[in-house]
Amino acid sequence: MIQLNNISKSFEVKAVRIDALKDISLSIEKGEIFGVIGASGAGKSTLIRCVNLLERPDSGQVIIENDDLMSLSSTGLMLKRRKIGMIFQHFNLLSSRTVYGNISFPLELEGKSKEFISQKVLELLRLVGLEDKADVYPANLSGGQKQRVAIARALANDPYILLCDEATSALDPATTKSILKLLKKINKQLDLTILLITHEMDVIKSICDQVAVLDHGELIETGPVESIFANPQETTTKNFIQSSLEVEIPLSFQERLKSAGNPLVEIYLTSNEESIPFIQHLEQQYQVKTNIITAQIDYIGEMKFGVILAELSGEKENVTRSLSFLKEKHSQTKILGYV
Ligand SMILES: Nc1ncnc2c1ncn2[C@@H]1O[C@H](COP(=O)(O)OP(=O)(O)OP(=O)(O)O)[C@@H](O)[C@H]1O
Repeated sequence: MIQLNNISKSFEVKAVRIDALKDISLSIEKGEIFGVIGASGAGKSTLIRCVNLLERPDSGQVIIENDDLMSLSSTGLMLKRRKIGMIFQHFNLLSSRTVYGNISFPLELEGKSKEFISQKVLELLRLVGLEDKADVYPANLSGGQKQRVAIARALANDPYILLCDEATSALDPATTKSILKLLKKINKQLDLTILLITHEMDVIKSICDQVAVLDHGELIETGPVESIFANPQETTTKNFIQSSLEVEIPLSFQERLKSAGNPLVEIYLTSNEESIPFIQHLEQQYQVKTNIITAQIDYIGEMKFGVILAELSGEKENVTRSLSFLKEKHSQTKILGYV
């Protein structure tokens, strides 16, 4: 339903050309939550802004519900844009209007009747859980509440798609969770397609069906979230996955770290391969004992991934062989120090 074909976009700043997007092609199906992840400057904002032509690609096609947006007249594009909702990191609410006034605004622009507007706004307020805030001004709302208003406003014209530009980046972790939960609810309840951009793998992990990884304007990897987590191909993708898993060396171990001794290893498990059985393998094959210090294991659907921090002990030569085995099986195994 959304098709980006060979999109390229560059900017010129003081005679220096920046290729923000290089030949990007993406296909997003109806009802999907599609996440685009990338580091700062990767081209995420430019990409999402190309979907509603807030930014006009230099070349390529943006096809939404069978219309090629670049070939629409300005009236055609205006009508199409009404069906593309968008929310932003900093909410972009109208401070001089109440919650009701913000949500009703796009409907007023469309010339809807007062009765229609009042019924629709009430329905949207219920959907986002703000029935009691209709008369409040944005200045008196929390960040999470402001984003709920922005979501309700973006849904006022029953869009085909909701674009989310770092929608949770300005929110604390608990509020982020509640907004992501709301987006998932809306996606299910309205069968609404959502395209979001983020720099946080946790966002992708929590609600996305599909993910695309952008790096320096290039699309380096894309696919169902489970498959990408199970089998990431690119280093950038692996780093994003690792960043969503955090284990810290406990203080007592940090104080004991030295330059030789039993290695303290960090083992990333990012695939469906056996995970815990490696402990048994190290014991049986190399007579090396694995003392798990700390671990974080997570799931996407049935797929397990995580990180284990463990101390390996045994004959020096055997420990070295067991480390080679671990590195071969789990390429991102790292020695953090010795205890
Ligand atoms: N209007 C503009 N004029 C000049 N350069 C721009 C413009 N918009 C984006 N760029 C450049 O294009 C590249 C991609 O920027 P973009 O904002 O799309 O990245 P991003 O992944 O969204 O980054 P961030 O997470 O920091 O917002 C960057 O090098 C940026 O400096």
